Amino acid sequence: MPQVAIFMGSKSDESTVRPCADVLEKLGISCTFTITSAHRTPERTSRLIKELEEDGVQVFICAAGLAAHLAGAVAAKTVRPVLGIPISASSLGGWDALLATVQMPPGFPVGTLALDKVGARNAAWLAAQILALHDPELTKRILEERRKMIEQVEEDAKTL
Ligand SMILES: Nc1c(C(=O)O)ncn1[C@@H]1O[C@H](COP(=O)(O)O)[C@@H](O)[C@H]1O
Repeated sequence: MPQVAIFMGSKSDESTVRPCADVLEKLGISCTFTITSAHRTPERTSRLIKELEEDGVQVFICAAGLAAHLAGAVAAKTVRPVLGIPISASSLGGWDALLATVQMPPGFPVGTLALDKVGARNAAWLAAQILALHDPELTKRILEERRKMIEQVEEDAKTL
């Protein structure tokens, strides 16, 4: 059963969002990764939220570019945490998606991460930290991955 759902607004977002699924996989967190759009497929989006909540999904991650309403539309339909990844898919360089994702009205928050692949990776880390609140084994895995990153910095520093 998936613990995390990753929604992206279009197939064209896939390569940017894929690192989110990769980080979740590395941490041993089951996820479902799919395409749905608040604009193009509003009924599918609503249905997926309902079905995935019933399946036990704890955190929703939504990635979209342009007028990125997907995360906000999901936040309107669930009280489980919603994390947003703005995608730079226009000549505005992602400012459109960033502002659309971050500027939610009070009471309906979207935890907004950085743009593009960095945000995709950090959405997974943050989802993991949320799940780890009630999962000591996952806490250990996160700390182990952090230890590897610390070691890598120290190794890299030696090569300079
Ligand atoms: N922002 C949204 C939503 C939504 O918010 O519901 N649905 C699709 N999109 C975005 O439109 C961009 C262009 O999509 P296409 O490449 O399919 O034309 C994508 O970055 C997608 O996330």
